[in-house]
Amino acid sequence: MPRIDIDRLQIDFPLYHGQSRSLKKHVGNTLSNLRPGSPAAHLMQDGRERTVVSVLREISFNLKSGERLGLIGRNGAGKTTLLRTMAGIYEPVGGRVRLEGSLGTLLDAGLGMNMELTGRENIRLYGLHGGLSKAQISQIDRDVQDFADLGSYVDMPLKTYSSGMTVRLAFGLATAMRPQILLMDEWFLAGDGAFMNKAQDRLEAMVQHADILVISTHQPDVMRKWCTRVIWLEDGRIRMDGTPDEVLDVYLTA
Ligand SMILES: Nc1ncnc2c1ncn2[C@@H]1O[C@H](COP(=O)(O)OP(=O)(O)OP(=O)(O)O)[C@@H](O)[C@H]1O
Repeated sequence: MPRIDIDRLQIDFPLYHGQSRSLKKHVGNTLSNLRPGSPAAHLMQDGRERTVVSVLREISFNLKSGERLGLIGRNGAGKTTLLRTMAGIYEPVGGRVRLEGSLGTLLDAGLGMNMELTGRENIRLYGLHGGLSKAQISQIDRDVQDFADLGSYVDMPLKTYSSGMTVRLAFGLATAMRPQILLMDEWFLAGDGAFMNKAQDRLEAMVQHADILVISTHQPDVMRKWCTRVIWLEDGRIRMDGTPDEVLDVYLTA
């Protein structure tokens, strides 16, 4: 059964090296003048004397099959960083992240795709990487081409694609694979009108199929429609964890 276990996760990003004394002094002075809660208040020194931005602290939760989690929080709260850490893009500085089950991500268009290869070659590569048979790859090839509507561009290198075309291909591929765990950043929901209408059905089918969904969004409607649970992140920590109604009622009036 797919599941996600996150235990006391901590993510820091190094900024300056310890040798840089004047920078350290500057940061120290700046820190002492900061109001609590402002983003740079999370600058700190790590054990190796580096200045780091502390982005996630003491994040712990478990997700089991059937749960659809929405992440909310103000800009810079740490939602994207949490999704990227779950996807294995960032290594935790502290704590543990464990995922069991096949993983699909809609985080960055182009992530995992080769810009030098054609759309068709990327589709094949994606299928091979996902361990699909030749017949399954042919099926995905047709399905993605149909959906992404790339026309003759399918045989052109990705580097010649517009950003909209790249999103369509990435979206088509990620939704074709039907993973057990789907991690999704909200900007995938922000396509042009025509694309969104087409994408909506496909996305909903996938969300219904994925055993576990984690989505970051600022749209309360999406949370109420798709999620069974919402975690509110504030300054890199969990402020509230509950049903969409419980959390959104407090969040939207805070
Ligand atoms: N590579 C990095 N180096 C330094 N700081 C970073 C890095 N990536 C993110 N941050 C900082 O971490 C904090 C959290 O960023 P993140 O993108 O996770 O927030 P978010 O909740 O997804 O915001 P938004 O709603 O604006 O997308 C921000 O203050 C951001 O500036």
